[in-house]
Order: sequence, then structure tokens, then C-alpha cells
Amino acid sequence: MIKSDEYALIVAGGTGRRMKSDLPKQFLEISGSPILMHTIKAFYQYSNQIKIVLVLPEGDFDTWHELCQRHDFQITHQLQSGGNTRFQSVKRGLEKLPEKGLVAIHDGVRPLVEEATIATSFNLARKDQSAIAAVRLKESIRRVDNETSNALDRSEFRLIQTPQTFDLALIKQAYLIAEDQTLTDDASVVERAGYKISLFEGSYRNIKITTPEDLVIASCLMDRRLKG
Ligand SMILES: Nc1ccn([C@@H]2O[C@H](COP(=O)(O)OP(=O)(O)OP(=O)(O)O)[C@@H](O)[C@H]2O)c(=O)n1
Ligand SMILES: C[C@](O)(CO)[C@H](O)COP(=O)(O)O
Repeated sequence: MIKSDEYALIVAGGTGRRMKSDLPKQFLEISGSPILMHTIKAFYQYSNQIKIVLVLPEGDFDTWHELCQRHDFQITHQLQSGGNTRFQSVKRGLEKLPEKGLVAIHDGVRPLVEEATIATSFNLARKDQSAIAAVRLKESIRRVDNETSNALDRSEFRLIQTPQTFDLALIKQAYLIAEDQTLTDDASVVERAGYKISLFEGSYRNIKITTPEDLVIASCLMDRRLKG
């Protein structure tokens, strides 16, 4: 069923300092296309009716237009300029969206998000007003301080991903709170604003391309996906 109240807010307003490349990482190519185009395609493949807002760094609109021309990229989307932090970029992106409906907020640098993950996030958010992709830890975890470290019970922790999908009225209200450095994702903002959040099982393939080795892993996974 086509749901006309579904939006995707794809945030790609960062500069990718940890990637250490001249070009912001969201524009780097994997499997023949810029990372960001794979990400947008994933949402379009989920639904060709979804309305997409893309947040880019203020100075990179021309770069994006040139890439779209070069790659004959035709998926309709609306652009918004980002801010100095992810919080500010999301907040600016939300300005482009209406009060009613659901929005999946997604990192532009998670191109391997799967259709099933997007579908689950919208379905759960329709019921619970929020849906946050999360995965269990595959390794041991310790709390460290200067001198010592202590083993923790990994079953008590989750790694948090995007999409993070919300009722639009709720997320717009949540983003009225004051920004601080601990608010590294949308779930934290919503929780700080006093709302409950719901987690669902994400995917280990939905990696965030952050440092150079992630680019190698993402290229391999994307090549395999495109080969079917
Ligand atoms: N001011 C910012 C900072 C980040 N993001 C986006 O948020 C997502 C997750 O952030 P991250 O991986 O940290 O990207 P960067 O901030 O670009 O990377 P770094 O922290 O290494 O500089 C990315 O798609 C990034 O473009 C954004 O829209 N606006
Ligand atoms: C939103 C996020 O991808 C969830 O894991 C993450 O918090 C972004 O963090 P970053 O430090 O901006 O990469």
C-alpha cells in the first residue's frame, strides 16, 4: 500500500573529518556511484512515493548538481543547507517538512540500509511514534578510566543506527530543546525532550561510513548487493 505521509530526511551536511579525504565522504564513489546516491536510491526503492529532503553542506550544492548531471541521477528530492552539527542539520531539514506524517531520519553515509529496515521503521513508528534501528554487540565491552577497566555485560547494550523514524509533530517539538554535545542522534533528542523511544532490530550491514576502512567494507557489500 502506498502511504503518502512518509518522508525521508537524509542528512549529509557534514565534512567527514575522520575520513581525511579532500571531497566530503558522502560524495565519494562506491560501486560506481556517489555514496549519497546509493542512500537516496534505497529509500526510493522502498517507495517511489516517498518525499525526500536532502541536507547538504551550504557550500556543496554545485558539487551535488554536477554529480547528479554526471550520473544522470533523476530521483526527485528537495535540498536544504545544513548547519555546523548533525543536530543543526536535522533541525534545518525538519523545517522543510509538514506537521503531519512520519519521517525517517537517516545518515547520508549509510548507503547499505535495506528496504526491510526502512519498512520496519515506518511500521513501528506508525504504532509507537518512534522507531530506532539498533544492533546487539558482537564483541566484549569494558568501561575504562585512567588506571583500570571493568568488564560490562554486553547484553545490556545496543549500537544505535539510522533510520530513526518519528511522528513529525513529535520530532519537530523535540528539536526545540537546547543543543548539547551529548545529543549525537535523534533518539537522544526525543528522549531528552521527555518522550519514550522504541528500538527495533537493525542490520549489521547498515554500516556508517566514517573512516577509510569503512569505505572498503561498504564497497564490497555494495558490489555484492548490486550483483544480486
Ligand atoms: N553538520 C553535520 C554533521 C553531520 N551530518 C551528517 O550526519 C551523518 C553522520 O555523521 P558523521 O558520520 O559523523 O559525518 P561527518 O560529521 O561528516 O564526519 P566527521 O564527524 O568525521 O567529520 C553524516 O551523513 C553527516 O553528513 C550533517 O548532516 N551535518
Ligand atoms: C546518528 C548515528 O549514526 C547513530 O549511530 C551516530 O550517532 C552519528 O554519530 P557521529 O559521531 O556524528 O558519527
